[in-house]
Amino acid sequence: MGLSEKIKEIEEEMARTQKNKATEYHLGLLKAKLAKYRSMIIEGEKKAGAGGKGEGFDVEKHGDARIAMIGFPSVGKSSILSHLTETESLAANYEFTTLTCIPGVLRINEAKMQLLDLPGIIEGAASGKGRGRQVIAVGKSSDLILMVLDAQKGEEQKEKITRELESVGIRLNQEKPQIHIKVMKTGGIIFNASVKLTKIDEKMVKSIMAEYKMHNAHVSFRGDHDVDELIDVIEANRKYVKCIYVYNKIDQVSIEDVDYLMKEKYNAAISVHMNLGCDILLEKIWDTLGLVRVYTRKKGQAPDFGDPLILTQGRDGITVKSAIMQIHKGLLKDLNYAYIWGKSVKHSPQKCGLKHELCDEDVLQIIKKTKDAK
Ligand SMILES: Nc1nc2c(ncn2[C@@H]2O[C@H](COP(=O)(O)OP(=O)(O)OP(=O)(O)O)[C@@H](O)[C@H]2O)c(=O)[nH]1
Ligand SMILES: [K+]
Ligand SMILES: [Mg+2]
Repeated sequence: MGLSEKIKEIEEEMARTQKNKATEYHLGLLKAKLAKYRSMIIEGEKKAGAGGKGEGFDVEKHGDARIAMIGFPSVGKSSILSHLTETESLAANYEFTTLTCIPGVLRINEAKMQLLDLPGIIEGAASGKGRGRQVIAVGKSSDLILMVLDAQKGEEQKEKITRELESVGIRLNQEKPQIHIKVMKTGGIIFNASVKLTKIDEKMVKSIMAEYKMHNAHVSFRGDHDVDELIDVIEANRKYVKCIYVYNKIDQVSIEDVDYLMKEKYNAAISVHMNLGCDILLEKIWDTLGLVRVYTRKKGQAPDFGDPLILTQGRDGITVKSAIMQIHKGLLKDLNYAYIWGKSVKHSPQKCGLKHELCDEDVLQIIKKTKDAK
């Protein structure tokens, strides 16, 4: 039996199995098996080179962030690109008008982002239908996915595309689970949790670990996570990507429907044809990406408000260090302290060190160790 048949068999068994206390452990194990087979398929393809050149569309990353538009055919992705950027992408009322990846430059505040128009995807995209795999690979490489949906069929489309993305390890708007696994040589599974767990217990954790043939490890939960999240951490190849659900063509639905759609934090409701909701969409993109503008100034001069540094969230947040790294790595060793004006400080200006966290629109002045002769 091939991997895809095995996957199908497990999916069918899961669908047949009623969810209750008695079947909980069995279902958990089925989930782990499913995840293992899916990873084997992805790995196999990588090795066979099936992904190879097909990974993405050979469009280089540019700008301060990469945003990919993913959706069914004819939901209006190309129309959005042409509307929001200076790039024109052909839009037409037949499916699969767009056959490749078309980049445009989206300007929000002073940032330049790369907005990617992509071919439409359909159910089965993840397992190779159409250009699905390539499209999904671009999604994986992005800082933000705009899942473009037809407002009239939004929920159905959203569910299908989410499932496709999930099946290849993309997690939308989720935080990485706070589960730590340290593999040991001996000692069995040592389990601890710093919070009360309501969705999983020690027995389940141990059986999932056994399914993965991990018999000696420290497993610690620092959040109330479930089986799926444990599997995600074990698989260790998940990609956590932000997503905004863009419901286009709201000119074709009722105002009540639009109001309802707009309630969700990650939703945007727009009509390209009637130029509705696009400003709100741009605001949401900005907020979701969490970019920070930092204006630099030189001693005795006004800050340069035209050309800020655009900083993206790194592991340690956005700090004076990240700002200096972006100007010039070499400056790090010369830094005495930085003067900061803005929301991140109590008094402006304030002397700050490298670890100080910056806010959007702060002003920064670098004071070097030795006095500049100039
Ligand atoms: N009513 C309405 N139609 C729209 C809107 N935006 C786009 N369309 C129409 O929807 C059709 C498909 O638009 P495209 O931009 O080609 O859609 P796409 O998602 O790029 O399609 P593919 O490239 O084939 O996947 C075109 O006929 C557009 O004119 C809108 O806001 N309202
Ligand atoms: K189209
Ligand atoms: Mg298109």
